[in-house]
Amino acid sequence: MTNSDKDNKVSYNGLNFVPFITHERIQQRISEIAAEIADRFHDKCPLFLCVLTGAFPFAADLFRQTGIDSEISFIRLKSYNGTQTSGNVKELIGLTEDIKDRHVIIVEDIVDTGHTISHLLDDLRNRQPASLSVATLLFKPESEQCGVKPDYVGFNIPPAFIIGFGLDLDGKARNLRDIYVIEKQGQE
Ligand SMILES: O=P(O)(O)OC[C@H]1O[C@H](OP(=O)(O)OP(=O)(O)O)[C@H](O)[C@@H]1O
Ligand SMILES: Nc1nc2[nH]cnc2c(=O)[nH]1
Repeated sequence: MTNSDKDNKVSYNGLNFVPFITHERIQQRISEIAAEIADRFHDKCPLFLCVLTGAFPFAADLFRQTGIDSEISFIRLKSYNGTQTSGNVKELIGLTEDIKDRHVIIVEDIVDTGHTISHLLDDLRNRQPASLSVATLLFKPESEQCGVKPDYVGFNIPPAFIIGFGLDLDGKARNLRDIYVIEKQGQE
């Protein structure tokens, strides 16, 4: 059950979350990243590769706002149960496009431990793209364990569990307009 109280907290599965990044700040930052990508790729017809499920709202806004000749495709990877990574990246829907000699921009909602993106980068590098970039809305530099440095980062954030704007807790909360962070002990 979801409920909002007067402080705009939300609760899912017995966990409380507090407001963290507003929809307006998210949109502002996406438009800045879109401008950088448009500048670099305007004559390269890049292929945006959205990593489902969490990245779909970010990918939609970024793809639309970049506004250059480009294409989008989707893959589905999963490794999290609740607030914890299983450490095992499962491919639920694979890549169908030939990306040889294409400029590929992977679009992620979050790079946390880095396991998902590093698994994907290893796979895609073998397919010989012309270039491979990573755009992530959120990055947790203190949690990253695989040496991944995303090319485009919306927000660097501390190592705390986040929901909203695509990010879920066991499938819920993806439709929140804003981003929320888990409430710290003693913060309630
Ligand atoms: O850097 P990592 O620690 O690997 O975490 C990042 C991954 O975790 C989330 O996916 P999740 O497995 O929750 O699937 P979802 O996108 O379907 O929610 C997110 O969308 C990233 O793909
Ligand atoms: N919802 C959610 N999914 C994640 N996957 C990796 N880190 C996170 C996080 O902080 N929140």
